[in-house]
Amino acid sequence: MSASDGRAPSGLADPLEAGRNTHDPDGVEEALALVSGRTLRPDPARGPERSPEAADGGGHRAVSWPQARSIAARAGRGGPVRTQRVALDQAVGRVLGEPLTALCDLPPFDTSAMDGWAVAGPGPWTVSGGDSVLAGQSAPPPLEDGTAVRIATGARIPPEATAVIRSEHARTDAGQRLLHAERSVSQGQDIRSRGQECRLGDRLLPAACAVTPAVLGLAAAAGYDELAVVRRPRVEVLVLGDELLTAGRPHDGLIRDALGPMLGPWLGALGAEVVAARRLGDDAGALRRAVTASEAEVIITTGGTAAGPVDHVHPVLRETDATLLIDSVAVRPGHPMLLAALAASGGGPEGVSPARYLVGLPGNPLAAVSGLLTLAEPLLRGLVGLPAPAPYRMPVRVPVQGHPYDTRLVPFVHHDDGLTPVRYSGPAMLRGIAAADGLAVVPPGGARPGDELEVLELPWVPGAFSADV
Ligand SMILES: Nc1nc2c(c(=O)[nH]1)N[C@H]1C(S)=C(S)[C@@H](COP(=O)(O)OP(=O)(O)OC[C@H]3O[C@@H](n4cnc5c(N)ncnc54)[C@H](O)[C@@H]3O)O[C@H]1N2
Ligand code: MOO
Repeated sequence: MSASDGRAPSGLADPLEAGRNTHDPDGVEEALALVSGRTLRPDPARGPERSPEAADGGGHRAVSWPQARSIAARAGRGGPVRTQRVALDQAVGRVLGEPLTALCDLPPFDTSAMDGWAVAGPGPWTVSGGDSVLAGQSAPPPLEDGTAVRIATGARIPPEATAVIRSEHARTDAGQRLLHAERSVSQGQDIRSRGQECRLGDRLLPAACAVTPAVLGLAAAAGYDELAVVRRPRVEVLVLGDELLTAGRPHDGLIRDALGPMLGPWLGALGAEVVAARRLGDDAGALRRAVTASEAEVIITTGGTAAGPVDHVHPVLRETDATLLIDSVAVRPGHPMLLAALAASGGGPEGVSPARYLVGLPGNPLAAVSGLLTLAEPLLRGLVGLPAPAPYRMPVRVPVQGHPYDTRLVPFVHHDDGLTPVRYSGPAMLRGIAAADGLAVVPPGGARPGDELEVLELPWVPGAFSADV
């Protein structure tokens, strides 16, 4: 989606032509606010400084944003990839669990590439009195030297035919008895020979490719009724927070749950099977029971990651003997995000106990999106055996303020000459991301116009689920 061309005085896009700016509508100051008293503008020549939180040993164990992504991806790749067979019409969007191997030659027989005449030997040719050779018919009789027969595109080439002449390149004489070519005819012209595209047993695609509509078409052409695809990781979403409403307008200090409606389809687009989405309130016991009883391979929690009076995620992970693989990430927004390996449950559908993980997303909605793309996306990608996509970068059109120590993820829209950050992208806002094309990865210290930034596509942007995603 592209935003309007209206530009805010700050140089940030104003995608939805919202009301005038009040204090910090873009949330930049808020996103950077937790930088204990240091300057927000380090000397770029010195490169990123170390976070005072990381340096002082004060309980912060933040890993860098690239490290967090690779730890999450490694965790996902840790176990075996499990496959299942599904009918072709159920396979789109899944990931190939085995290489796609041709079950037949393609084309399966010598085929006419054009409507016209099949001819044998040099012309002119005597026109055969028999019927035309049509697509879908079984083997036609051999063609005698010096004769021609009408043929349709896709029909089997009669044995002994040496070429096909397009109807517009030949004429018959008045009695319709003799066929003359109006151009020179070369041996084999307009004949698609058997096996030209592939031979039985050829590897058409490797495993771990996304099944796109084109892959479905290829698989059907090559003889498949079903495909072996990777099982989707089962994911359970637990939405925490007593303040959340599931319907109606906010009132009396209560707000709508913005994450429940967003996460199910988003996780689906990332390849997960969302088996349950539940709201638990701020109840440590309910969270502990839900985590212990869940049979999902991945639990996603929202909220409760910080150290407030009702933030129960850390205590419950401690009580349930989980191992924290990541306990906060040097990224804004979303730094309190976490990834834990859970103790094994009773077993998966085949009686095997797959590894189980919990991704703790911060409650602020854009911080939750940041956690989704930083931790859940590489974890899920690893679980289905997809390699990391090659990072791609685009120039930014305007200066983007950086955090002095942490990476920033900034929603942007594409313009012909580069990326423009959108407004209303504070940690608690979804207005910016809802109008955005993706998130730009802004390194510590920020970016100047023309700097190339890594781009995180949103999974519903056309092209984001290509074969190497
Ligand atoms: N003293 C400090 N306080 C906070 C810090 C900090 O470093 N020191 N970090 C802030 C940051 S940054 C974030 S992010 C949040 C993370 O907090 P939690 O993960 O514990 O999230 P909650 O406190 O439960 O909620 C935060 C915020 O988000 C709203 N929320 C929660 N769930 C939803 C939902 N499903 N839909 C819409 N909005 C939701 C919630 O009402 C709060 O406003 O901590 C900061 N505090
Ligand atoms: O700002 Mo918090 O950065 O993670 O929402």
